[in-house]
Amino acid sequence: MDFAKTVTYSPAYTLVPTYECFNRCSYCNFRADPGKSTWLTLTDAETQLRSLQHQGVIEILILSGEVHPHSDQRSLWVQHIYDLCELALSIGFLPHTNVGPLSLVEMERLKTVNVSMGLMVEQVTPTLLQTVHRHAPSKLPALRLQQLAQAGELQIPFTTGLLLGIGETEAERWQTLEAIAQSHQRWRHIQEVILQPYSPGDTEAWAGAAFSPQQLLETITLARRILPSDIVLQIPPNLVPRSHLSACLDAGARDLGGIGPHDEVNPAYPHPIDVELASDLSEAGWTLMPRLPIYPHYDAWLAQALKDAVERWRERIEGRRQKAEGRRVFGG
Ligand SMILES: O=c1nc2n(C[C@H](O)[C@H](O)[C@H](O)CO)c3cc(O)ccc3cc-2c(=O)[nH]1
Ligand SMILES: C[C@H]1O[C@@H](n2cnc3c(N)ncnc32)[C@H](O)[C@@H]1O
Ligand code: MET
Ligand code: SF4
Repeated sequence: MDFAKTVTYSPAYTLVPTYECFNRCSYCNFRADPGKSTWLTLTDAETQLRSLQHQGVIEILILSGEVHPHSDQRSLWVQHIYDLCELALSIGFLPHTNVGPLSLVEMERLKTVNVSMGLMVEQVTPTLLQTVHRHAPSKLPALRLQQLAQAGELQIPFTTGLLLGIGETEAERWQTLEAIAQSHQRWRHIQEVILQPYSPGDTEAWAGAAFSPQQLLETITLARRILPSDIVLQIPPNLVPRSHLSACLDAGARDLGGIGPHDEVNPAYPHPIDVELASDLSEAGWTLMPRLPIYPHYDAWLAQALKDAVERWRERIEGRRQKAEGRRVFGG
């Protein structure tokens, strides 16, 4: 019998179509000014992706700076994201796109080349538009919530979350969690909620204090009380001190998100290597298991070609899981 508690992660690699962004979130260490960052070419993307084959990577996270909705570059940018997703699929990976707010037509189109998509609500607090989001029109709370509704209407398995420690109060965190819970109650499409502790980096304008691990624990407990039980809570293991990781799991987090060679958003915080993470966690009684970027109960929402690709990965991952089980049972 296996009584081990399990925590999941997604073996992932991040492609960045462009760092250029018309927003200037003052906590961001990722963005470049519009026109100052070249776009990732399909040739370079293909070279990167081919080198990842047979390395255990499953998910390709497409993470981008944002091109203004009225820019004459906008449709080129969306087409480029589409092409990158299609390329990743053709090489055998499963794309998950998080590139900021999308129009209904844009989102509907990207649904055909993604197994899931995501967008952080950040916080619903309107006063942040006078502080960290003063120059970030795409962080308007109503716009971000409308994106959750749109994804629900389109039946897209969705990842969202809160950025913690950007000037919100505890009551405002509660409001953000309530808003996500309400959207999920209507469409049942939120597969996971990321609780992302703000972590200072080297290039941002703001340089606030890191969100404390103690407050993160309290937020996990709060989130577990507010969110429906079918939503998985995700925490990034590179932004949580090792000493607090198992307490986060005890409080209700069950997923560690995409783990890859480089965290593009928080480059100052390298991801722990999965084998080291697994051994740390096993000391605390937790088994680390890989997962796909789409949770099984959403497979029915996919078009046939995507469903087939996911099915192939489910079989492979089940094989890996059984091998790991065998090693534990037989000590091999
Ligand atoms: O490595 C990272 N992965 C991030 N991911 C990846 C995420 O952990 C996985 O792509 C999902 O769990 C799907 O498997 C995000 C995905 C989203 O949909 C929204 C926000 C994020 C944020 C990050 C991030 O800051 N760093
Ligand atoms: C992709 C996601 O990364 C998060 N993000 C952006 N900057 C930071 C930072 N300094 N620390 C932690 N998370 C950050 C935001 O929540 C964004 O939506
Ligand atoms: N620009 C997008 C957003 O903020 C995704 C990347 S953030 C580094 O939602
Ligand atoms: S967090 Fe996203 S939207 Fe904000 S500046 Fe960075 S890339 Fe742009």
